[in-house]
Amino acid sequence: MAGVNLRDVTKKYGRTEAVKGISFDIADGEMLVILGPSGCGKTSTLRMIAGLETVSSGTISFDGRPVTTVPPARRNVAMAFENYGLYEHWTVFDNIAYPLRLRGLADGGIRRKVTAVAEQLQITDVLRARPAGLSGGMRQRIGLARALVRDPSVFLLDEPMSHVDADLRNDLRAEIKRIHLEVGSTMIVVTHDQLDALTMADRILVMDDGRIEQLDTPTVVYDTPATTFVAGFIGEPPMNLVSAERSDGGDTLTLDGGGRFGPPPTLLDAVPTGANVTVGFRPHRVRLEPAAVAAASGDLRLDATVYMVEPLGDRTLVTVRCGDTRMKVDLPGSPGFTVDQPVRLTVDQADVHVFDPAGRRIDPASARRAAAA
Ligand SMILES: Nc1ncnc2c1ncn2[C@@H]1O[C@H](COP(=O)(O)OP(=O)(O)OP(=O)(O)O)[C@@H](O)[C@H]1O
Repeated sequence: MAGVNLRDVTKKYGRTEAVKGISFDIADGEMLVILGPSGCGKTSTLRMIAGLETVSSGTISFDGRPVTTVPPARRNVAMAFENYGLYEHWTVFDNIAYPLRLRGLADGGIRRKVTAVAEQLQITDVLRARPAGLSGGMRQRIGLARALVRDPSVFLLDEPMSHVDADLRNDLRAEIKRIHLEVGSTMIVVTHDQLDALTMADRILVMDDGRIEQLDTPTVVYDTPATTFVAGFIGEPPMNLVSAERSDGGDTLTLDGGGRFGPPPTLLDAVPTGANVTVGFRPHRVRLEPAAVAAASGDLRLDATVYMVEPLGDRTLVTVRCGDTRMKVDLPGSPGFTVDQPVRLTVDQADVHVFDPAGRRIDPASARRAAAA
């Protein structure tokens, strides 16, 4: 096992700069999920760590040992792909044994290692079977066993769950997480699916356009997204993001469509008059009332009309329209709103995020410290 360190790593393909100088550290035994939209540079980053792609500039180290120019075979990384590339006409045992045979290990050693990994992943019963008739979850375990049998320092998985249906996806997430717990190796998983990241990661590295947007635990990334990109990418439905402006000398922010938000004074001080900022709040943090009876107080208030109501069984998703802006409200049960009904949204101060004109979250705590200094 090994920790992984990247320093100012870039990747250029001709004129395309796919990775734009990223630095991060992965602890030994950590499960890091690299998350981002198509084309953001996730796979390039993973392939550079594996040594399958050269680094245009910067350095990669394992446990402080530089590996930037070390060929893949000598990095001791294992990479498992989406379809796991199993040989259908071989037994499960032979599939798992394959990398050891390539290394020229003796039969006795191969048997010992395959048996040990099979026990660890609980697939001993199927060692004599062929992969073809086995379930998706079992095939995944076999693919992972074949990677693990080499005792890799780092274990890399590229989109391990694309092209599987939603039911199986839930199972496979739990499987991968369980396997990580059991084997304790450093794992890096690439995905474009925010739920994969939230459910599996020790920490999530969110990328966009070749850069790191945020690297932190799922809880921190969800509760305090560093940028509007992260806020809009994580959460289902994602955070509502509304343009807002601080009017001249005023102590409130005016939202597009006419709503108002009164931020704490320290945060307000960090918003220049006339600056275009973005106000964000999660759909399940909103209180919604018919406009006619609106009584609830809240630091953010917004009058809107109901655009659509979508019952989801135990909860209801209400889309509201305020000027040209649409927002989602996630309510428990069946609250009985109807299309075109006038409503009032209210949100508590603690549940409202403000992002500066560059899209970076203004942290109320550091704004407070700056004000005190
Ligand atoms: N071999 C290549 N030659 C030229 N351009 C490439 C190559 N590989 C990737 N790119 C480009 O680099 C950028 C980042 O690609 P990369 O595959 O790393 O992103 P990604 O986030 O993994 O996307 P996806 O999920 O679609 O694979 C994209 O613009 C892509 O078109």
